[in-house]
Amino acid sequence: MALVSMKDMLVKAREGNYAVGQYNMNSLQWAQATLQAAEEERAPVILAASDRLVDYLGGFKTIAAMVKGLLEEMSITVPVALHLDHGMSVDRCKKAIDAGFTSVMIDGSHYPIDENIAMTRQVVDYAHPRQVSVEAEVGTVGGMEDGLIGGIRYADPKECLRIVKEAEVDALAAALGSVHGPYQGEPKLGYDEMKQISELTGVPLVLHGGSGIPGYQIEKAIELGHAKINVNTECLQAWAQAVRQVLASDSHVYDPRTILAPGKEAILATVKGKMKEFKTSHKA
Ligand SMILES: O=C(O)C[C@@H](O)[C@H](O)C(=O)COP(=O)(O)O
Ligand SMILES: [Zn+2]
Repeated sequence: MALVSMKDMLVKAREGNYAVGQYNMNSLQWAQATLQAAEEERAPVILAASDRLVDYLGGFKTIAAMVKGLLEEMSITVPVALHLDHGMSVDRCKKAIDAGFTSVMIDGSHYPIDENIAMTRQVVDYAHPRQVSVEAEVGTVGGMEDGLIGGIRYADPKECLRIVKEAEVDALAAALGSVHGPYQGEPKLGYDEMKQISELTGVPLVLHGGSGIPGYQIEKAIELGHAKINVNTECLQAWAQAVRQVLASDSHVYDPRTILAPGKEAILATVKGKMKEFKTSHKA
């Protein structure tokens, strides 16, 4: 199946009370494990490259070619969107689209709202005629963003409504207490604001910092309008633990395949677990 935008996936997920997972790629193995999980679970999936890792992964064209190649070689039949996560500029979003990405996030959350809306609108004007979906962000997710450690800043409902109406985005990341990377204690998400923003804007909401959130909170976030949940840290942790175990148990091992294969299995198991938890399994 060819790559698709995430628009239909997210509309269906919001209506069906489940969420599509976004899984970030950190190498070829992540893409392979995530696609395998999606096919085995019969789940729609969003494969993402975070803009901060695009050069590390070989650039936009390499990423798009790799994912398209895997869809064919692995005979993937479920819907897959290739998404630019935390796009740093209008220009970089356009580059991703030109290379074959079917979805982009323009992260203008660090700019004043008028600038955020203006840059998001420019991306939408380029993306929509090309059938590419667009995600915007309002407020600040805690932890690491764009390589900078920051505090949480709750999304303002009026700003959320403005960006949805004025820029016509397909999905909105409204920061409401979530954190990138590991949480210190229980996550404290703003459910009242979530309900308000979801009802006010009517667009599918996106939960960044989806790792480490207990199941009952995930369920509530989905119920209150989240149709996309981003997961990276839990896959990274599972991969690192598996690879560390191989290296610790055999000091002579040197074949990368022997060292890394358990890492891929760990990603596969983690992604399949999330697909079940987000109720995406059997929704393809
Ligand atoms: O690490 C990145 O650059 C991508 C993440 O920001 C992703 O968008 C995300 O929100 C995942 O959060 P995590 O599960 O807490 O790593
Ligand atoms: Zn994020």
